[in-house]
Amino acid sequence: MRHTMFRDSISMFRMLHLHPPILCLSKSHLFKPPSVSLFGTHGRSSIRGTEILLDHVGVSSNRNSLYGFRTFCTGQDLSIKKCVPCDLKDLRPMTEEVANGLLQQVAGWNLVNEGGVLKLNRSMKVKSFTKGLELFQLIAGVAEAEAHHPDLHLVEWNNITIEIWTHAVGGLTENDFILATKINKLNMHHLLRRKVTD
Ligand SMILES: C[C@H](O)[C@H](O)[C@H]1CNC2=NC(N)=NC(=O)C2=N1
Repeated sequence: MRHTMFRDSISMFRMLHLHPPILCLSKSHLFKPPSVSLFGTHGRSSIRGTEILLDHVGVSSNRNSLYGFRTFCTGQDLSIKKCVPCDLKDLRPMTEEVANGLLQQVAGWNLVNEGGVLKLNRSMKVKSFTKGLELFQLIAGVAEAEAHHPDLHLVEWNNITIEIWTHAVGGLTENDFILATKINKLNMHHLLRRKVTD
């Protein structure tokens, strides 16, 4: 008898009546798929099904955390992701190595280690004090939409520093990179001081 072969992973998902995931899946999605249950009638997870999903989304293996995929995913466009709630029990801070990898995706941001707590920060000069407050308003819109909030500093009238980290875990999670990406996408050029060479 001829076996049906999956031409690619998309065909495989279709055969299994699954929607191929386009976003990084959170654990809750994995354990409660919307279209089909990968689990038995008693709610036990099918390792095979979970493996398929994990494999498809290209989940990083962070052996230090129980659910590494909650904390970060790689190879995905951060700007189309949403922050997950920070109070989840399985949320873990990422390692410095992973953070350095993700840093490539957020231009202008630096990685800092403050007393063992990894944070992201970005500094910029604004045209005036009030333009600085305008920028804060723009950032506040993104932060509220994501329910993830940066520390905002405006010092000496026109120096802004944005600091992001996940307080709940005492370090960085993918949420911080998602927020940084979305802040970078804000139209803020009219608020920023042109680069001057002193
Ligand atoms: C319940 C809610 O998700 C948390 O209190 C959020 C709010 N915003 C947050 N923002 C940041 N940057 N870190 C957090 O840990 C955090 N926690």
